[in-house]
Amino acid sequence: MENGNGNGNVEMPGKGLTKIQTNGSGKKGNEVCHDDSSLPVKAQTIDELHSLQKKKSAPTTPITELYEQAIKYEKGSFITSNGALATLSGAKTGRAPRDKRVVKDETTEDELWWGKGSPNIEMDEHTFMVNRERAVDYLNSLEKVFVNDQFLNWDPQNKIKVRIVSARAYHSLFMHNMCIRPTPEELEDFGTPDFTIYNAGKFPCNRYTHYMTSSTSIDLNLARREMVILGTQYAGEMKKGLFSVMHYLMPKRQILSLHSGCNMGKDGDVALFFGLSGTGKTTLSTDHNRYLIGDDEHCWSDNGVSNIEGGCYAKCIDLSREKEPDIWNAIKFGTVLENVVFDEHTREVDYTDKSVTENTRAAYPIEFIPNAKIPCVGPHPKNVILLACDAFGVLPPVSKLNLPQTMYHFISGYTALVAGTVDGIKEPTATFSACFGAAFIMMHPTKYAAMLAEKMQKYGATGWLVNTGWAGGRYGVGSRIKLQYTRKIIDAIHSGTLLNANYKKTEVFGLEIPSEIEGVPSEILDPINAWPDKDAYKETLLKLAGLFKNNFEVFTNYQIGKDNKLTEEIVSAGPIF
Ligand SMILES: Nc1ncnc2c1ncn2[C@@H]1O[C@H](COP(=O)(O)OP(=O)(O)OP(=O)(O)O)[C@@H](O)[C@H]1O
Ligand SMILES: O=C([O-])CC(=O)C(=O)O
Ligand SMILES: [Ca+2]
Ligand SMILES: [Mn+2]
Repeated sequence: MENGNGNGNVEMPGKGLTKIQTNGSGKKGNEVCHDDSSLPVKAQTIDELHSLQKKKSAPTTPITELYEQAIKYEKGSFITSNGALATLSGAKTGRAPRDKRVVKDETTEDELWWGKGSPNIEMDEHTFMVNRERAVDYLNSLEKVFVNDQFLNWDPQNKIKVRIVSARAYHSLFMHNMCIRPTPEELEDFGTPDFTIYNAGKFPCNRYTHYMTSSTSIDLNLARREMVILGTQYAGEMKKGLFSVMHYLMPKRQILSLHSGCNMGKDGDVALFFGLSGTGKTTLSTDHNRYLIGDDEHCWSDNGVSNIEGGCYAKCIDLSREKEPDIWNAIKFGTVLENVVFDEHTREVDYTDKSVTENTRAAYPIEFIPNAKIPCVGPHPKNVILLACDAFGVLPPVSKLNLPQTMYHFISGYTALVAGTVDGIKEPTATFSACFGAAFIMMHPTKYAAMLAEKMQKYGATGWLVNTGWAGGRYGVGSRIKLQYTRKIIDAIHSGTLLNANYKKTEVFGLEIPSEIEGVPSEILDPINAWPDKDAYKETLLKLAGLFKNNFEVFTNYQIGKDNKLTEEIVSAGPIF
């Protein structure tokens, strides 16, 4: 087993090539170098000579080696003109939530959320072991496997040690970028990992195994603290698999885990950005005027916020230097570029090309963003921004929420999926995903919601709903709100000016909308203005309200927090019609 973190490559002097005597053996005529004007080399053999080329170093960042391995052995791996490693993730270009399995045992049966709406589809311990053996046997059959020993969570008191065993250099570089990279000293003392992933990549599970419904399986065993991946090479499964683990481990310590981006202003004001895939967490938390704490996964503890990861995973579709300069510049040597299309000669990437998938991605270490805050921790959040990409085009670009409304929208987790992050979804449709990440939570959504309400109340955070989706009619009729306008809206939230603006309440959803924001045309602030057909607007608004109501039905029977008062307030904070 060779370590992807770089302790591999043991030189074997004397093997392979014919020995050539060099200087020092004393025998004249056999020396490599006859020219007395230059100093002789110290090597005795050609192999030794070669071994001198590479200085011994602590096993940390073997990026060059991973590039070489990927390019040599993994079809579809190339260096693009910006220096990034372009890779293909194979048949899967998004996660496969239907193929996720969680071992149900005596403990998890009571602790986890099972059944309707839950992302946790059960499997038994025995079947887990069958799949584990299959993955391990496959990995052992390979000439080389990659091992990453890394950390999750920048909060020093709640750091988790993870080991990732994988078959591809691409996977090793991806996780190297996405997890927190240990220092050589930390790696030296790494010890036993708290959690291990065995990623067999393309090697499938056996479809005739109990609980399996396809040849892909992503299996989580909390008791063994292990995950097995079979039949998918989409690297996001590892990233989000570990996120699920954090959604189990952290709340047990009274720490809230969040599917959110996070940044901090020069004055130390922290904002969280919640939202489902493609709603703008990465794009909006990567802000040249603010410090980036993280783009996707965070913890909120009594000490403040901390990023779970050590890297970012940005969507690349239609990426432009002008609109997203920091992400553009982060795509350089060391970055993994997934499933992008590039010019065969110049190796220049065409970010508009969706030939392979719409879910093209770049994975880079967080320090590739110039104003990243390292270590990635910050004080308690001041603003909690809920992002929705409303394909119906009826939600206002921004509204101020009271606490019950914030909880209502957090539990609802609404968006209209636009791109194909989740396997098979290509056209936009309304999606409700509890806590803006139902695919990753392990316990009932109300558990996380109660923790969020408590923290927001305790630290006085303000909630906002920002629609980064359509205006002037639904998808196909209107168009997506300009990123430039959304950025101005977010600026006004950060600066505090929006908190004191004039507001009016909308019909049905009862959202407080401002009358003006600097840099944003006032007429777009109330979505009805953008619809030429007012009846169609009202009809669509009521349709969406109905979808919200249906979705929320399952939550009305659950108590959120310590008493029923909060639950009642939350339920009545939804649309009224
Ligand atoms: N008004 C807008 N606000 C935010 N993003 C926009 C807007 N208009 C277009 N976009 C595009 O939408 C995409 C938002 O994707 P982003 O990577 O930020 O998603 P995400 O919330 O981080 O999702 P994931 O959890 O899958 O990483 C980007 O490609 C961005 O350029
Ligand atoms: O998981 C992925 O592949 C991408 C992501 O961040 C999400 O879906 O939230
Ligand atoms: Ca993201
Ligand atoms: Mn995400």
